[in-house]
Amino acid sequence: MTPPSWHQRLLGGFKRTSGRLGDNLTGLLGTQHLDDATLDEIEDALIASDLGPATAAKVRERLSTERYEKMDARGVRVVVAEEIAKVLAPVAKPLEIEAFPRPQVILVIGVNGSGKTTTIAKLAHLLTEQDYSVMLVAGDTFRAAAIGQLQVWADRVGVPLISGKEGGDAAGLVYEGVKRGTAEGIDVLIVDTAGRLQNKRELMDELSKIRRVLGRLNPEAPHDVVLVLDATTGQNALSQIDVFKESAGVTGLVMTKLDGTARGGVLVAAAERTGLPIHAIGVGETLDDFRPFDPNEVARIIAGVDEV
Ligand SMILES: Nc1nc2c(ncn2[C@@H]2O[C@H](COP(=O)(O)OP(=O)(O)OP(=O)(O)O)[C@@H](O)[C@H]2O)c(=O)[nH]1
Repeated sequence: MTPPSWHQRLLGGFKRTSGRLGDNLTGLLGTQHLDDATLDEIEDALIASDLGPATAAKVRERLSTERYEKMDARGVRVVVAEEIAKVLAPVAKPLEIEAFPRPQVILVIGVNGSGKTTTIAKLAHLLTEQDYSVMLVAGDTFRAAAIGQLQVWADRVGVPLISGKEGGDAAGLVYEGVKRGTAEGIDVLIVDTAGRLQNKRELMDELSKIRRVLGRLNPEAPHDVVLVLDATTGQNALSQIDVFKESAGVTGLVMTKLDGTARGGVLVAAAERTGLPIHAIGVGETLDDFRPFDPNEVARIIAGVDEV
């Protein structure tokens, strides 16, 4: 059996959002005039699908100002897709590897369970496929299992991992990683960080210690601070952005688990709310289930344009 294509994976990942949106819209459209009450309901349906209030309001405004007397389901979905694409297009930006001197240092942050470890492996795989040399640093030293898990992925991808003991000093490992990465001419150093710190203060202290150590070796580092978000957590993912943006200087996002039970609309809400680059999305547990995304393709899928 051939594995599902990227497009099919995306269709699955956004099913919950596009399905709910479809159900909500179907009852409203058809012969009905797009009067104010119907427009209100369409706006509510969009918000209920996690799309974010600003996008919902823009769709409403367009439907009303363009004075559609009556509109079929497809016409409304096309407008929804166009507005979603406008929000996604400016943030759909793959990570660029451009740092000189090498290595480019990418800190990966996020709460435990968000898919951080898997994302690091997927990113390493994507970059090695583009012929970059990659080294990983097991900076989440809080759990032995986390270190072991990253080792399994590093072996699978075929990249070296710098790791230490459980409870060890993450900043020290990062220092060792940059030293070794520089000596070995590595292009990209991807650093895992702890997600299970007690509070914001502790998180900030840990990350600023890593930053200080990095800064001593290369004032430009870290070049990227990538926050990993779990799409199944819906609005909770949005509040994590606020916390990490303030405490960790996030430069970009990756959204994982946009398959199965994902609330895919949250991708649009995250883009709308932060304007931060979204470097890639994850749609499954294997190395290939991870890529930058095409805003138009994702917008049409969410709006269900090709399904009616
Ligand atoms: N369906 C699906 N599952 C994913 C995806 N990314 C990660 N997972 C799964 O989510 C779970 C948590 O992923 P990890 O990568 O271990 O997450 P973590 O943030 O490193 O969490 P800890 O290991 O607890 O620190 C694992 O079972 C992964 O297989 C994805 O894109 N889709």
